[in-house]
Amino acid sequence: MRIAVFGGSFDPPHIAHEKIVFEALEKLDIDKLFIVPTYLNPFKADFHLEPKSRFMLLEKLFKNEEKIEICDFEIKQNRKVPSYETISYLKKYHDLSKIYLIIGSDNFKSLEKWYKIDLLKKDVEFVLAKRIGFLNENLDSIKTLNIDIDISSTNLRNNIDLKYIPKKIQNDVKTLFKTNKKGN
Ligand SMILES: Nc1ncnc2c1ncn2[C@@H]1O[C@H](COP(=O)(O)OP(=O)(O)OP(=O)(O)O)[C@@H](O)[C@H]1O
Ligand SMILES: O=C(O)c1ccc[n+]([C@@H]2O[C@H](COP(=O)([O-])O)[C@@H](O)[C@H]2O)c1
Repeated sequence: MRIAVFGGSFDPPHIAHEKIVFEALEKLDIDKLFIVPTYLNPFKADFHLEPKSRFMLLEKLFKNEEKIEICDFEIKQNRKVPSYETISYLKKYHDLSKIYLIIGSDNFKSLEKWYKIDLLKKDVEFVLAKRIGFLNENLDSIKTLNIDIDISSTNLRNNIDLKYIPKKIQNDVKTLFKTNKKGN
């Protein structure tokens, strides 16, 4: 099976995430796309929406997409999980002939600091989602997805603007932001 893996905090999911997913389905020759919400990114200190809420939002958003599976491996660990571990888990349970790992341009520059990056590079081919405001050099040999939507979850946590939230989950995000008690 040929797969792509798209990991992220999705705190909350927004329209650029949705575009990355549909571009990947269109451009990559894959049988399945695993979307993997983090419990907590290894380089981040905290989350805003609970992992279970972010998982539920992704399930709702991509419910009718046959090739998409929302993977709960990381959120079930209740700790920071490096991508190398997630890829090892997927390899253990599936017969995989190709693994693309999708990351945005902002993460690309910190890649050398990722856990067991040399081993991870042997397992996966990175696909870069080009992000406005982040320039990357020497991309000749790397597959890219053009996203061109200038939005981040940080912006939305600071100032929720529902036009950047996919329609299917707007009401849920609105409610979660109102009832979320952490307030960060
Ligand atoms: N607007 C965007 N264009 C291209 N890639 C993006 C965009 N937003 C997010 N990504 C990529 O999608 C993946 C998941 O993103 P993430 O959930 O961290 O969203 P974010 O908007 O970057 O959140 P935050 O502001 O909290 O860091 C990351 O690899 C990120 O680089
Ligand atoms: O493996 C690592 O060391 C590592 C370090 C930083 C980030 N990541 C992964 O990068 C993905 C994008 O994270 P984020 O928070 O920018 O959405 C997510 O799957 C993280 O687990 C992975």
